[in-house]
Amino acid sequence: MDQPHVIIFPFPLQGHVNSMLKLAELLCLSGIHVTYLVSASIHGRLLTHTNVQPRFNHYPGFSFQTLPDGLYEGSLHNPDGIIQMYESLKAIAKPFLIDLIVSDRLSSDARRPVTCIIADGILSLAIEVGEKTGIPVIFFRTVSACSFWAYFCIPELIDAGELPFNGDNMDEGIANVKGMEGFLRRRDLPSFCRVSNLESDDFKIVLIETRRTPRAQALILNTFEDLEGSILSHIRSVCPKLYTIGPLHAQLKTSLARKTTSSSTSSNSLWEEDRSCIRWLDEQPMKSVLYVSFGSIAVVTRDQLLEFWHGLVNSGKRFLWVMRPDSVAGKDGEHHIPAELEEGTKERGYMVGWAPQEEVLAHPSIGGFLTHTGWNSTLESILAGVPMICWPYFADQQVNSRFVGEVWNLGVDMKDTCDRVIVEKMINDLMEVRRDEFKKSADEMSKLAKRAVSEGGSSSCNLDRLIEDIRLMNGGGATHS
Ligand SMILES: O=c1ccn([C@@H]2O[C@H](COP(=O)(O)OP(=O)(O)O[C@H]3O[C@H](CO)[C@@H](O)[C@H](O)[C@H]3O)[C@@H](O)[C@H]2O)c(=O)[nH]1
Ligand SMILES: C[C@H]1CC[C@@H]2C(C(=O)O)=CO[C@@H](O)[C@@H]21
Repeated sequence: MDQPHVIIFPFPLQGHVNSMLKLAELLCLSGIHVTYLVSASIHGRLLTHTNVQPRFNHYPGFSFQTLPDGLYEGSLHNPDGIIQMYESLKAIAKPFLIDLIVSDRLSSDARRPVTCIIADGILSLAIEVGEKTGIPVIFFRTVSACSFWAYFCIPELIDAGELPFNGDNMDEGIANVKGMEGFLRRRDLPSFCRVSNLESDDFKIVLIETRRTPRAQALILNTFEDLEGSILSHIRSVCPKLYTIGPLHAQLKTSLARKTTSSSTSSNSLWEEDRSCIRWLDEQPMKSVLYVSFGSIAVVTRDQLLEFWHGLVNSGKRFLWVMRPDSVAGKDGEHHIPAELEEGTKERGYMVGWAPQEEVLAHPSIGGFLTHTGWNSTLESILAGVPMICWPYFADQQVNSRFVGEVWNLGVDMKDTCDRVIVEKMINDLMEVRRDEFKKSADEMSKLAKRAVSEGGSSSCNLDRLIEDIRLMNGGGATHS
């Protein structure tokens, strides 16, 4: 009964739900009570496609809480979708969350009233909920430190006249993101910066949400000091209470191994995982397969699909490709697939609608990852020591891919191109020509990631510190208004 009680509130998207549910499980492992707030549709998909139910049954202090109906359910890869999502969150989630806390519906004989809110760092509405209810708010921004910092510096870019820019010279250097001088170009800024009008709503939303971060009591990032230390020191100048606790998927594995006998995986997939690809991988030679996945939001045009497909087949390498059912724009099933692509895929390829990605990346047959550099995918690749070909789609991904290619030397960045000849060349560079060079840096970074989450490592100590600080929060007592 004396355990703290935390509400965890992710932005309703796979990449956010995934890492925040991992944090929820880590807090549960230390005895903290957790209410995890999601839409009914995400809750339903988790129940259908994962083992969350039996997994969380081990933690009597855990419960899901669903939001009322009416949240925007459409796609989020366009400005309109993002704007609609924010409007619906403000209209529905904010009053619901205030009422949930003020009415004290979540407490029981076994659970205290809410003592802390851990909200997605892109949901600053939680600050207002905290102000109304007196409950302290911690932000968890689920993107990289480098992309967070690039977002945060947007006002400085505007003041210095570096934003807005027209699309003519995308290789022009950017001078006003501290710590990234010398390698950051226009094309590497978060995709929201590619606007000619600074009044555009999606640009303003991410800018405002990011600049509100210091209003939270603390900030959690899913990263580790050895990976992003130099950028983290800049972030600490505006958010001094910063917990770097990643890679979270590795942290959770380590904690589960230490504290339980469970060996089950912690899948948080919103799609059905097709495990047949693991059997296919079992039959392939070591490090011979390129894994291809663009995460949960990215959509490719039919032309882009064909460029990737030709590049993959022409490279002569084996590939495992995740093609979500909704990932090709305007797909109507009637388009003709060239015979050479069908043939090349039959010989050396395998396609699934959704894969058990963490397990795929850890498979000995995987030698490279063609990725959109969503932050979870990037961290999963880093932990597994798998070099990357980056094809960033939107948001933070443009910054992540620059760091993968230019700062960490973990692969190549092919942003803003989609041409079969380039795809083929990048694959050959990654899997053959520069393979040893990339493998060496990938192995080194993987070791550092594992060290960060092991006992005494920076992320492990920071997680302990976060848990201690949550224990010191007694809630504020609701200011019933
Ligand atoms: O077949 C698949 C494909 C993906 N995944 C998982 O899905 C997650 C995808 O997350 P991420 O790589 O971060 O990509 P998005 O789903 O695109 O994530 C969104 O959220 C991230 C975190 O905020 C941002 O970094 C991204 O830019 C944003 O698009 C990862 O954990 C993958 O392991 C699977 O399990 N199976
Ligand atoms: C839909 C996008 C708005 C911003 C979010 C984000 C972030 O910066 O936190 C990254 O990509 C998307 O998941 C979100």
